[in-house]
This record gives sequence, C-alpha cells and structure tokens, in this order.
Amino acid sequence: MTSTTPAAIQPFGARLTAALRARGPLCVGVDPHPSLLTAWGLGDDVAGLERFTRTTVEALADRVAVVKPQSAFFERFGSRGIAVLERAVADARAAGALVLMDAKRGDIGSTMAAYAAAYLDPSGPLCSDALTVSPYLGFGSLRPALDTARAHGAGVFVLALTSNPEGAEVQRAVGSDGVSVAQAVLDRIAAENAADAAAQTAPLGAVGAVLGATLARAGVEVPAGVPLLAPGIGAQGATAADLPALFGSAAGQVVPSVSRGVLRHGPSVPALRSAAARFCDEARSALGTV
Ligand SMILES: O=C(O)c1cc(=O)[nH]c(=O)n1[C@@H]1O[C@H](COP(=O)(O)O)[C@@H](O)[C@H]1O
Repeated sequence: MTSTTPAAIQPFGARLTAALRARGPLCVGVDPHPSLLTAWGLGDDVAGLERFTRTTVEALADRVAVVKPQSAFFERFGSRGIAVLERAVADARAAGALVLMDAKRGDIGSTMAAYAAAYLDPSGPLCSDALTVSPYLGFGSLRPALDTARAHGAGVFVLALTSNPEGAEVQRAVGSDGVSVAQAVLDRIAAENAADAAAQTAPLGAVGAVLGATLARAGVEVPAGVPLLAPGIGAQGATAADLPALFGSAAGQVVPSVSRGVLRHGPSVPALRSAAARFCDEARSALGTV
C-alpha cells in the first residue's frame, strides 16, 4: 500500500466539491427498511432487498451527488445481503455518484485497520468513496481509517453531533478544558484536514463531520473546509429550511441527507427522481449554494 494519493485519483474533498456543484447539494440514503420493502410490494427477503436496491440506484445514482447505503439493512440478510450491497456500491459509482458507506465503524486501532481495508482500500469488494465512523473510542483510534482514506483519495465522515436525541448526553458533555466532546471532535477533524496537503487546494477536506439536521442548535464552531453531512431531513422531522440557522456561514459545506423521505416515493422511478429533485432544490435554495 502506498502512503500517497495515486496521481490518477483526486482527493475526496475535490471530488465531493465537483459532485455537489454538478449535481446539487444532496445525499440520498439507501435504507431498505422492512416497512419500505412491504410498501413497495416486495418481500422482506433477499429478492426484495435486491429489487429495492437496484431500483433506487438506477433511479438516483446518475443524478444525486452522494448515495449512502445503510449497511445494517444489508447485513441483516447475511452474505447474500452483502452481495447486494457490493453490487449497489459498484453500480452507484459507475453511474457517477460518490458512495458514502454508512457503517459507522469505530474500534481499537488494530481492528479499525481491518475496517479501513474493508471499506476504503480499492482492493476490497466493498470499497467506497467514503465511510461514516464513530470517534467514541477516542479520535486517535480512527487513525488507520484516516490514513487509508488519505492514501486512496477517499473520505471519512466522523460522528460529531448525531441527529438522535440520545446523542447529546455524550456529545455535549464538556471536558475539564471547557470544550464539549463534539467541539473537540470538530477541532481534531480540522487539524486532520490542515495536515493534509491535498486538502489545502480543495475547498473541502477529506475528513468530514456528521451534524444532524434535527438539532435545535449547533452550539459548536464549525471549522472552515470540513464537509458536513446533515442527516435527519424528512422522516426525522427536519427540513431544508432548518439548515441556514443551524449552519450559518458554513452552509456551503453542508451535504443534506435524506433516506425515507425520498424512498417512500418508490417503487416508481419517476416518483423517486422527482422527490430527490425536490429535496435538492429546497436544499440549494436554503443553503444559497449553486
Ligand atoms: O451517519 C448517518 O448517516 C446518520 C447520522 C445521524 O446522526 N443520524 C442519522 O439518521 N444517520 C443515518 O441517516 C439515515 C437517516 O434516515 P432517514 O431518517 O430515513 O432519512 C439513517 O441511515 C441513519 O443511520
């Protein structure tokens, strides 16, 4: 494995910037909930999972900037579910979307190295453009993922303030230095991007943060250049209109993320496409981005 980004692969921040500009500020999650499979007239089985996933990827991967498969819904079917996930990653990337694998991995460093190999090294069949990771075993435990991502022009999105109400008890906790856990995570992300020469030339770095769109207030200072994944729009109650107050001058860094809010419009491909286009237009006008 080399320690530098191969010349042919642009750094993730540059690829994300280009995708957002070309396709608009939206990430659509592929979350095959059992209730959605049923609503689509599909069985809650591998055949239903495969049909749902292929339809979603076919409908959206040629037009949205980021596609985010939620690994859990594939894992529950074992190896055959993972095979569907592998195909989805390959098909979505071939259609031009960036694939953000939502697996929220976080473990001791030596194990983290294996997760990094699984999701961020091009030799792995599940290799994606980026991976969601949890820093709650200590930010330093993410080192193998950060290094593997950088070596291969991939990205990492680190949980900072999650969209669920239970997150606050950990993430808003304040250390003896007066800094909240979430702020410390954001500061470490900024330092990581600052140490990455490639990130200096791109508007966005390769290491991003997850900040839920459902939050009543951010209560943190968001460093410049950190891509911000903002899930929680749609089914969890947030709307694009909530984003400007939450992110302020960092609005240009935000990638709003919607799963069920789009997916509930399937299985019709045109209906999926128009739902995604609507969310994208709303996000674009709320964020004031092109
Ligand atoms: O990392 C994520 O994507 C994520 C972080 C977070 O704070 N909240 C959150 O909802 N998510 C994921 O985003 C998706 C939200 O789905 P919907 O609520 O259906 O839009 C799910 O796959 C969640 O696991």
